[in-house]
Amino acid sequence: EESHCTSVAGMVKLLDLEARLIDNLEDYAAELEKKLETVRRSINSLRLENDRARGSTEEYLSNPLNAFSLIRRMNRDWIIWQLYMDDPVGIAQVERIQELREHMPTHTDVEEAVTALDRIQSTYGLNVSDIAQGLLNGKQYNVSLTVLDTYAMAQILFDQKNYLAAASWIYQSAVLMEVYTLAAPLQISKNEVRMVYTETLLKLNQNADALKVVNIALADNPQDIKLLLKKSEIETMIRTGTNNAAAAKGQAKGGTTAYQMGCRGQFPPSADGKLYCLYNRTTSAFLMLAPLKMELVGLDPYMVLYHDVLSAKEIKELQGMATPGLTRATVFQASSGRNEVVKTRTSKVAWFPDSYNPLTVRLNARIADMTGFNLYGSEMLQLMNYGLGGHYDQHYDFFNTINSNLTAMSGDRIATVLFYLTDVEQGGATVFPNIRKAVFPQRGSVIMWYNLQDNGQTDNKTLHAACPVIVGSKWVCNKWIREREQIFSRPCLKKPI
Ligand SMILES: O=C(O)CCC(=O)C(=O)O
Ligand SMILES: [Fe+2]
Repeated sequence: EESHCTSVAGMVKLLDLEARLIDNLEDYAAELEKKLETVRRSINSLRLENDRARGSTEEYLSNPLNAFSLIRRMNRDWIIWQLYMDDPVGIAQVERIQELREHMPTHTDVEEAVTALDRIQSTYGLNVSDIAQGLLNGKQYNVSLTVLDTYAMAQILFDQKNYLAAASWIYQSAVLMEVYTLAAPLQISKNEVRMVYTETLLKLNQNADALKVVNIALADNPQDIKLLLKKSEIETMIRTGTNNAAAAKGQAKGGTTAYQMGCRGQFPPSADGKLYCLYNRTTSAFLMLAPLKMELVGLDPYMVLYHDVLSAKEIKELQGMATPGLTRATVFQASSGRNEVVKTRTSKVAWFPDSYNPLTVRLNARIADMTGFNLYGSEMLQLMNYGLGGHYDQHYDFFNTINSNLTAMSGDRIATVLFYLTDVEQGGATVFPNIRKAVFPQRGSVIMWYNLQDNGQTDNKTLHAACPVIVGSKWVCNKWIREREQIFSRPCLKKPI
């Protein structure tokens, strides 16, 4: 499973593929033109001959050459024309599309893309008509959606039983229907859109509104049996006060969650009052020579941000290293004891051993310098690229499992080190809802926090999430540091008995 939309870097090849498909359609047009030209040229000469003959029929036919030729061509040539007309054009191009289909996004990809766009809409509380017009979280882009886009959103959200969101998208589709002219094969009918609109409103128990939409549709198609039946069905529902039983469960929109507030940058400025910036010269001997710009983000849990840790050259190298091997990110599932692809984490990752190349060696040394931790037994460097609406829902980085082989060797994840390789134009913050902190990606910065308390117990205040990216290609690199090897660097750590 390719899972196209889960990484921006991974989607680049779709544009190349689309270019090949357009070239192929152009070849198809050329084939059609070739045939068309042949036909048109023949019509001209045939017409010329026939007109000449019909100008003086007797005289024409009295010539044996004309008579012979007429008989012959009427018997033979027209059968050949029939075969020629029957011969399909552009078979090679049709087959070419079939070949390329295996690389093209599937219905599942579209479903994922719909879910992602809906996630952006709901997390940031955006207006569907704004989105359709390219206004994303207050910033206007020179892009808009077509009615085919908004209609696909509506249909799939409907199938996913997300009727409230579907209603906004189908309304938008009805609006856009009026202004779009679509290529003939792609056309959708107003009737079709209105039917989906009606069904969506019925699911939301807005029966009177549903009736209005049916009546509008009937004004254009007074004889449509389906519409007439629907009208009487809704009228009965209204008369008897029937509601759609299956509908509207879980539709009520709650208030804004702490997570959403964090993503939207609505947390109040830190209340700690003790936070400050400094040059870190002390965590390791090396830092005496090359101190790092450090910003204390929080004390409980301990959380610091380092600035300008990665150079542009290093970032480019990391992205180049990771891009070819990016695969869909997974999450450890306690239920199965395995790492699995989940809807709650949509990004692509590539892992690199500490000794992979001089850069990974250097990066690991820098992590050790920044954190004071011994990296022996820690996890590989994980490079990550988020895609369309890419996010990682609220989670803890620690495993907190007792009988798992995941923690048997090196212990749990004592700390997380997260490098931001890119700025993100909009969205994509790392938020900690329980302590109301949000960190927005800054190219070259690193955030580090402790997942475990000093006594080794897991710390629920570390709950965090990667907010959906609105616009941008968010790259991060993280290192999950394991606890076991820290016995000498942090000797006061001990498990409670
Ligand atoms: O990308 C982020 O902002 C957070 C990523 C994260 O929490 C993780 O990978 O565990
Ligand atoms: Fe995490």
